[in-house]
Amino acid sequence: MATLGVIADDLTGATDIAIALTSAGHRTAVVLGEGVPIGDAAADADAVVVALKSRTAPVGEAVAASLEALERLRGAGCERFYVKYCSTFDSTPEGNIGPVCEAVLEALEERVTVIAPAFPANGRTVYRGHLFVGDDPLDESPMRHHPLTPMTDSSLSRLLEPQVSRGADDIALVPWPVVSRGAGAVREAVARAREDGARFVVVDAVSDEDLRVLAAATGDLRLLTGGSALAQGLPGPHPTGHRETVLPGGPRVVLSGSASRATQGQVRHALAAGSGLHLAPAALRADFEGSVAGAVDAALRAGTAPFVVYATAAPDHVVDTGDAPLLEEALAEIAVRLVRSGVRALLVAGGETSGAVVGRLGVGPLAVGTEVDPGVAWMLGRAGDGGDLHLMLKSGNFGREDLFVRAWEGVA
Ligand SMILES: Nc1ncnc2c1ncn2[C@@H]1O[C@H](COP(=O)(O)OP(=O)(O)O)[C@@H](O)[C@H]1O
Ligand SMILES: O=C(O)[C@@H](O)C(=O)COP(=O)(O)O
Repeated sequence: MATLGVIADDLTGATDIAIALTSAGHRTAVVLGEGVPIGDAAADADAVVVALKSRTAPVGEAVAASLEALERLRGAGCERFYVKYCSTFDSTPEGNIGPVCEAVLEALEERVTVIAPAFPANGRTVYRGHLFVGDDPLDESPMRHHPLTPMTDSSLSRLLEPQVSRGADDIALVPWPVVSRGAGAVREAVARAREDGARFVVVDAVSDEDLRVLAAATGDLRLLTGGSALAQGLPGPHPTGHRETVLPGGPRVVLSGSASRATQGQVRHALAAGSGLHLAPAALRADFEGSVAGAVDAALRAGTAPFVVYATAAPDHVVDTGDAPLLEEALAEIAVRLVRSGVRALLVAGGETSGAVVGRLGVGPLAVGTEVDPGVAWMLGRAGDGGDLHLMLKSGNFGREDLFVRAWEGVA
């Protein structure tokens, strides 16, 4: 029976935290979508992650979906909860991180939680309440130009303030000098912040060790919130739940809808090692069926070098976000046809893109397999026909440059 329930605001975020929990010794199931019964997925899992597509939804919808997920997790027996958002705090002045955390906290009748997006292995650290991406403050990183959630400040308190109902009074900071003194000091600081009336306590973390301290200090909180790395400090009952992935033979297809800088490098690298096809919105509008059929045909004939179907041509490519649904629909349709043709492993790049592809594939709960880069692993689910389907769902900014080539090696 699962005891830990996670509400994740997108699909790649859900697999990211499932990897962390699995490494920490939790048998973890990822349940996909809103309203999908948790059912058997919880029976032999210690943790259940509900993957929503709520990051950029209207605030009311995101809150409603998160509360509905909370009720499902409580119904499945979960007693402790975790709201997983992006390690780059992807949100707008309206939300959705603040409103979702506040609604879940209130539904649980709890008085305080922590705000911990840091993911040091991927370069996301928090110091003096400011979020860094590698060497840059968040607002000087490529996230400044994100089409949907441009991050124009690095102060987590300032970002959160307009998102929570009581504003600045609701937010406190536990700075790194306190974290460096260990779990006791952090526990006391969080308790003090709570007595002073704050419900959301931003906690600095520049290393995995800081996050382990934070996890140890917050064992009495029923709700944690953050990126995935804090979850590495939550010990589960098993040494490790990872099931090593053995990929079937067949084409090595990458479906990339991600416009992120890391993905751009990975696409270029994979094109140099294999081949691929650019999916242009104009071509899809002119002949959707022909474009999709051509991509499927070329992918099936590509042999065992990676074949990349990609939406964005270059890092400085100007993206018209109005074309996103068309591209998502095309990539999802290509995925469905490939699986129907017998393809049993697919690598999908991009959070929104992964949500669209997996939604159309109708895949059931996902289990964590081999981790290939921090936060990126092969997942195992069941295709619509009942057969195994291996999926790697990659966050836009995760993974080294050779990921689209390396992902298939050593596990085939
Ligand atoms: N050339 C393009 N024109 C318009 N939209 C695009 C283009 N390339 C990608 N997109 C869209 O941008 C979005 C990227 O989001 P996502 O898949 O979450 O990637 P990431 O994880 O990198 O943010 C998707 O909806 C995708 O369809
Ligand atoms: O925490 C993270 O950075 C990831 O788990 C994540 O949520 C990334 O989102 P996308 O870049 O939109 O895939």
